[in-house]
Amino acid sequence: MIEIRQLSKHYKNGSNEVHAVNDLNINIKKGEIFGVIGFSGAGKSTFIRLLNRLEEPSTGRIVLNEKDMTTLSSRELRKTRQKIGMIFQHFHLLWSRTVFENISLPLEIAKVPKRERKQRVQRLIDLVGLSGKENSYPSQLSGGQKQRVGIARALANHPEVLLCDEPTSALDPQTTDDILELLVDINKKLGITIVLITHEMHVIQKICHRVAVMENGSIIEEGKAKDVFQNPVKQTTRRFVQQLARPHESEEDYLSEQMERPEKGKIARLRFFGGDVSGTMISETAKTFDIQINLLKAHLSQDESGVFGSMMVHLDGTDNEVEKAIEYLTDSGIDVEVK
Ligand SMILES: Nc1ncnc2c1ncn2[C@@H]1O[C@H](COP(=O)(O)OP(=O)(O)OP(=O)(O)O)[C@@H](O)[C@H]1O
Repeated sequence: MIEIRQLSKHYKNGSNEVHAVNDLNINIKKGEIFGVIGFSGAGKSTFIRLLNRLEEPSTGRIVLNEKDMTTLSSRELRKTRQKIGMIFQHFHLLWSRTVFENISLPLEIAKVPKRERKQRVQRLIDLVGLSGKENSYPSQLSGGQKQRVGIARALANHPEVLLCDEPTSALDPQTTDDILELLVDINKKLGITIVLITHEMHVIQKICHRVAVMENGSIIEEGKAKDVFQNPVKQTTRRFVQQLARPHESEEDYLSEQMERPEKGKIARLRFFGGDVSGTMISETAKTFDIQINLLKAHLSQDESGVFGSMMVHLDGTDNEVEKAIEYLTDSGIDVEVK
């Protein structure tokens, strides 16, 4: 569907050359949700803007459905771009136009007749769950509703690919989940290929089939999202995987600081990164060794790729048994941090 070959973008910064994107080779399959994750400055924005030639590549090729994007004339490019929708972190809506008029804009540009335009816009409004908001202005909408307008507008010309530039970074956690669910729904209903960039592992975990981790303009790790979670090889990838356990850790740290040191045993945080590790590992460990495991606080979630999150526990037993239990848990793929 999208073949990216030896794609590079270099910027001249005075006498310096910045390699924002460096020799990327990626195949994105039709109908998949492909995520690119990286920290700030990794080159994600440059990468996604290269895909629809909002940036001109320094070298390399992007082949979309057997059409080489890099050699299209400006007329052909305008036409091909109609098949590539894009949504943005800050929505990029026109403030003087209503919801209906914002979504209608790409259809006006594509010279779709008025009657058809009206029908298509109304269908899109229903699809993204904005019925009743047709005549509202962007300033009257919540962040999530604004992004829904952005999504409807991006879908107006029946694109084959939807590019998502940090689509949920300006949204609260609940709205983020709602928008991600909408993207999955659109992917399933319309069979549209989605390419998404983000710095949030949660977004990748929630919706992406495959993921590439980007650093210094290069892909450092790539694979099925599930596999990359379970066996992160590179340090940067591990840091992203740890993000999943982070939100509650300060609460857990506070709890462990407030507690009196136990007379026997150790307080530890156990982090779960998915895979074959299940919650029953805890009771198994307690049965295998002469210890008790007392749960102090847990923030775990489970999806199809396993258990994620962390729990604070008191491993109660002799030093020797506690050490053996920690080794056993670690060997089972659980990260153990003794407090
Ligand atoms: N127009 C430009 N001119 C010069 N350097 C640029 C330009 N655009 C990006 N860069 C540089 O390219 C590198 C990659 O930037 P890019 O914005 O693609 O990263 P990013 O992963 O999207 O980061 P962020 O999430 O902070 O936007 C950075 O070092 C950046 O300073």
